[in-house]
Amino acid sequence: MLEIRYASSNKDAKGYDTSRLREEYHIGGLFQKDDVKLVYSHIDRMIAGSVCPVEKALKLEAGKEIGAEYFLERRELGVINIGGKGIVVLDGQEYELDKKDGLYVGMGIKDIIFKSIDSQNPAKFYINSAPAHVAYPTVKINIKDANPVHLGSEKELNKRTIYQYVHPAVCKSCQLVMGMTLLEEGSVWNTMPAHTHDRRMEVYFYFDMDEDAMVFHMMGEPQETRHIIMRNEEAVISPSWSIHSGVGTKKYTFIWGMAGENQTFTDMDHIDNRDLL
Ligand SMILES: O=C[C@H](O)[C@@H](O)CC(=O)C(=O)O
Ligand SMILES: [Zn+2]
Repeated sequence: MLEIRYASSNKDAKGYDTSRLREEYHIGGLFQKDDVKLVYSHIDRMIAGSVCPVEKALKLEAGKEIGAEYFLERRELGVINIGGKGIVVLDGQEYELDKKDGLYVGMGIKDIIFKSIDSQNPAKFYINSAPAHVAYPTVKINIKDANPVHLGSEKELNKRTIYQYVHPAVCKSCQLVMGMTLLEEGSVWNTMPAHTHDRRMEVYFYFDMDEDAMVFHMMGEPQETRHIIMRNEEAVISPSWSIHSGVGTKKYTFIWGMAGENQTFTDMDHIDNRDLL
């Protein structure tokens, strides 16, 4: 249920071939029917994964890997539903999540259950979780409650809106920051011009893609770039030393989540396009 990924050094990553890059950073096999799939990255101890309840309800449980009595004993959680209508039950209280609805769940919630309303159109819960030290209130976040940041232009093929869901402008969290980026029709690039933020790691999750569509996800140090091919409903870990940017062959949407030293979204180190190698 919980797969461990250790942190990798920028010095080692330079020598990785395609399969090793994928082994370290790419996350596939998400959203298996009636299954919880989680990847525990040792980079900032971020957990990313999927909960896909179809016929039955699924519980989020703590394994030995996190050494706690229950999943959120010392963690916080961000959830965004990318499927049909679903319900998250937190210590008995129900939160209904439509497609693109999010939920911040604070530390200390013991019992976490995920359900679909219609098994013909099941909910698909994408989750990020980071270590926490304070119990902040649970908040449901509709895309209309999210903080929109408009970026890019048609000319640069990167016109998009970044919806900040779990972010200081919307709700309190210990370190988790999470949101969703929607591209305008015809725009194919995300996060280009690229940036790094050595203070925080990031995980990108690409979805709403046709089966034959691809996103070439750009990663690596700015002068040592690589790509990882992403298909629908796949995620990729971005170490803090790495750029994270993608270009799609067809339309796509993605969810990003960060954890680390701070929550200052605007402190990224921008890279001039002329400096990438
Ligand atoms: O640090 C921030 C993250 O990389 C994303 O918010 C960027 C993003 O979604 C985009 O530019 O499209
Ligand atoms: Zn970033």
